[in-house]
Amino acid sequence: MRVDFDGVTVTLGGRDVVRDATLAVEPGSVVGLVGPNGSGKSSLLRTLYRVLTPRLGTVRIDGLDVRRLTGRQAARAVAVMLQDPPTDFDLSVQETVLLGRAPHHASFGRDTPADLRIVDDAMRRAEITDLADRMVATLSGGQRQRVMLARALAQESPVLVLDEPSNHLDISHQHELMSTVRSLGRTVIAALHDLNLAAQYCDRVVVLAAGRVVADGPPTRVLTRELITATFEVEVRVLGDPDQPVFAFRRLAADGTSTRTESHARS
Ligand SMILES: Nc1ncnc2c1ncn2[C@@H]1O[C@H](COP(=O)(O)OP(=O)(O)OP(=O)(O)O)[C@@H](O)[C@H]1O
Repeated sequence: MRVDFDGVTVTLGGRDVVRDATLAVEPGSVVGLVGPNGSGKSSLLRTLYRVLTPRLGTVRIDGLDVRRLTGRQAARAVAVMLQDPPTDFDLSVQETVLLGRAPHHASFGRDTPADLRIVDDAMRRAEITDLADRMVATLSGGQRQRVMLARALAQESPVLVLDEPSNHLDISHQHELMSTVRSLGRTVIAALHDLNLAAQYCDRVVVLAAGRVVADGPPTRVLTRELITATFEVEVRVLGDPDQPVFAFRRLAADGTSTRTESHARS
């Protein structure tokens, strides 16, 4: 499914936190949204899964305004994996992943053998099969995040929204997550802080700054040293092949010069 944000402005607390954002996401492509804290990534994504309504502009899925979809149509079309998975689930891992099947059921419909197969497969892909009977509330942050991935996979929606999906995951599971979502062939829009993950796994990277789209294109064209420095106020070294860049970052001092202490940012 294709997703279009067309001139989207979101106003919160009297301030435009997303400004006139236009973005077309082709079916089956993986698009990374990057930008500094508070640049509007989550707010833009929330208009797609209808937690926020734009003050101006339209969000469409396959040409249909998302505001015109029924709740069930929206849940079948879009699955969401959030950065801070809920901790108050009084459910087991398997029961939680089964919730992903709810949009496919008639009201009060029962889980079918096909649902259970899909849930098993989703848990296997998210590497949580051994946690199936654990209560979600007892899991670590990263394990919980993988449960939310499995639930989103079980939902089998053509569009997948990930909002900083990897913040609790160890490095191996970060790569596993991105490689899994890439392999699905679904339309994926992911807000990412890790520019190395964005460069490696996204077909396109969209940069937001102060609510505006300031760059949009293939990672190697968008994630230039100049853009990264201007947007994130860090000095960057680009390592590796030009086709598969790996970024290392160094903090800029207040006067714009580089500092001595280098921090790692490879993944
Ligand atoms: N309910 C709200 N009321 C007022 N302002 C809000 C509200 N929610 C978010 N904001 C503000 O909107 C701006 C954009 O926030 P948003 O969460 O979309 O940014 P983000 O790019 O996802 O940030 P981060 O990288 O920190 O997750 C921020 O300045 C934030 O403080």
